[in-house]
Amino acid sequence: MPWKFPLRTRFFTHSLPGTHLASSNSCTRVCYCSSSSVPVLSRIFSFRSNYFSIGSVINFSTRPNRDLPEFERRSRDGGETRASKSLIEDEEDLSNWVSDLRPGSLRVHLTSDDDDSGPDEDRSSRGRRQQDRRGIRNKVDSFRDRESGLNGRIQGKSSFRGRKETILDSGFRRNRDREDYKGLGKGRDLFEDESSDEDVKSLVMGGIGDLLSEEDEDEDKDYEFLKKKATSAFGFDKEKVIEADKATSGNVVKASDSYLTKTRFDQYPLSPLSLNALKDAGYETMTVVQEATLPIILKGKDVLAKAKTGTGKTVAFLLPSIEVVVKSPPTSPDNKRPPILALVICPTRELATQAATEANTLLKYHPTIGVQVVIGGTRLGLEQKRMQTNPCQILVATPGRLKDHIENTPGFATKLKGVKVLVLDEADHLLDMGFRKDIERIISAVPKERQTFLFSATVPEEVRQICLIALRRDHEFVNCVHEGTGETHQQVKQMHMIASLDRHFSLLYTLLREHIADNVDYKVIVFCTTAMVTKLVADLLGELNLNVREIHSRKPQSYRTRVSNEFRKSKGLILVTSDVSARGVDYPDVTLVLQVGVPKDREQYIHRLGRTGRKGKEGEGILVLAPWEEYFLSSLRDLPITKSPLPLIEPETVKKVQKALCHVEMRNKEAAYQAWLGYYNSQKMIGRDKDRLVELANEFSRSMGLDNPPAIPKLILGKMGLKNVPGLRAK
Ligand SMILES: Nc1ncnc2c1ncn2[C@@H]1O[C@H](COP(=O)(O)OP(=O)(O)OP(=O)(O)O)[C@@H](O)[C@H]1O
Repeated sequence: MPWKFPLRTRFFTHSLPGTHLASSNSCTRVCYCSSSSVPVLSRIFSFRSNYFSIGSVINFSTRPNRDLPEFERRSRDGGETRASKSLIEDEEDLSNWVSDLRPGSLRVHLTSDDDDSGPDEDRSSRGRRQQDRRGIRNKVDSFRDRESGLNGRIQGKSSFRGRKETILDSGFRRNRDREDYKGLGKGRDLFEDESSDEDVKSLVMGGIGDLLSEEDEDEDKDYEFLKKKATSAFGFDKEKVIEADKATSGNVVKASDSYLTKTRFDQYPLSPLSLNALKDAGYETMTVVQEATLPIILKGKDVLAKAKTGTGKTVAFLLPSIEVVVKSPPTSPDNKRPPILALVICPTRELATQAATEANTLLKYHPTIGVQVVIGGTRLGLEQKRMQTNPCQILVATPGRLKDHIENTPGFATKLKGVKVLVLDEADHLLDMGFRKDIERIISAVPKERQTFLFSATVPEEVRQICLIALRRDHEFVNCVHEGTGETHQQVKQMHMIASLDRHFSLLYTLLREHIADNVDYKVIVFCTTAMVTKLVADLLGELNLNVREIHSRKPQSYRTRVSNEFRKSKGLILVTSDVSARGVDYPDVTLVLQVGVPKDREQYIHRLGRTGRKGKEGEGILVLAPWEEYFLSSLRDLPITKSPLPLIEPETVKKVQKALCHVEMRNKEAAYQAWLGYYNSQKMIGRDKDRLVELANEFSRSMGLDNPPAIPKLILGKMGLKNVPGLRAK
């Protein structure tokens, strides 16, 4: 698809308040909701645009019962009584749970014919398996394809140059090859959504790490090219910004990092039933992003919104989506399958479930409007029945599973023809390479005549361009990120520590012990690089008698949901997790986010850190790197992260950790070693020198207490491009 720039663009200038300067033929507007800034876009579009400042300083209002477990809350609200069952026990519960949160909502219990052997599931699984078998036969081709498809920027560049854009189906992310990856993650949908098998993804991506690195040199050229092209396409080379208070309701408070405004929801023409639900939820005034986007959305415009983590983006897109549903004419009684009117796409199952829960909160007084969730890890047949039997005007989905339904659920594609609102939550992530093909497929399945909202805490420039595939030309970019502080919160103290790999486990233990000693109500998230490394670290910390839970892609969805709910309401708990918990998940009162090992990229660092300091609260973030990972810090230059000296690690602590490591199962260490190798192989800076990579992996192996690095199947070494690299043991 060739790039098309908006023909009409309106820009404003900071130096000339209130003056509309741009060309007369402009209509895309960029709104900045910070109080002093150079717009983020200015790096690529060297001009400034409409500049809105909507900071405020209002105390945060806590919502009654918000932190209670869902079942308990429902019970207290007078809904279905299941208080005795505080956690979800099984998959069927999980599926029904989300659609069932509202008091009085329909509850349909499904029977055992919904098991995996059901015909619907079979059809899609068989299809996939056949496809996958073909995939493995063609794996060499796939690597080649991947090489071409890997770098979104390169694709973007081609598009900019007006060439036909080719998006290659490499068969990697969506390979889902159960047989191919035997022993890695058998029997599950691999790459279903972001939370699918992370280790397999690392492993496969690792195989082309060297190819990726070859593209490095082109990056700067690409960037310069995009910048020039963008600037000339708009015909601007000066930055133009308007003072915020000229552009908003005058409701401007100068505090930089606050996110609540003085604007009440009832100042907008929202349905009284929605207003009642907002009140019940304790949402009195709007957050900055809500205030900035709602009026624009109510006018019928598309919006791309960037706002910091934990500042209420979910309500910002759900509320107007619900309004669209409310205003839609009721379907005739003979229409047994009313269309889906609002479609919300989230990158992970956790996030989709959470968004659906929030939607149910807002729909409390709209008994006829239903929300359903379709996510990987649950049975397709179960979801099909649920959508058939329950109201489903709003559908929240992960991309892979949604695509499955489009392809395999009878009548589903027709239902999507009713979509009036499309939301991409974590838009930058959904539109980057990993999900892009699925998203394009989904976009082609919904009507062109619709409103689209893209929300995220991070919107890198190159992804902004890709956003145009989803948005109308006259969309508005609402940027609530206060320039100068970066995308993170000022009230979150960020530190990094550099320690050799052999000290990481002892350091982690020391940091956790210190944090626990200082915080009675500690609530910590430890992010690890891959699912199997997560498992290893969780095992180790458990052996060290810390109160630990783990979430990663190797755990069944029902388990993940259960642990997630437990962590949400707990205090005095450590959650060790992979990136499945990096984006969007709203755990209240997290006191510390610890990231061990280099994050996938700058955006991932920001989203992981964003699990603390939510709703204006304080928090702390520590990034632990090995000396050879220090290069990553250059990508965080604009963030307030400081170097911290290492705490004293007592010899006793080292011994204790070593002893605990002896109790961790050998197979978990083996799996962690392999996953570690796969992950770092995929990191351009580390993976390009294979000899060095293997040296480091073996250092990691020794840090787990192993004398010899575990042997790795030849097939896997081949996939990683590591055949015959000295220091590796093949089997
Ligand atoms: N107007 C409001 N008043 C009070 N609380 C609110 C309001 N809107 C949202 N919240 C609460 O703020 C918290 C954070 O919201 P949400 O999870 O939507 O943040 P987010 O911006 O999407 O974060 P992330 O970028 O991490 O996904 C939630 O607990 C939500 O219930």
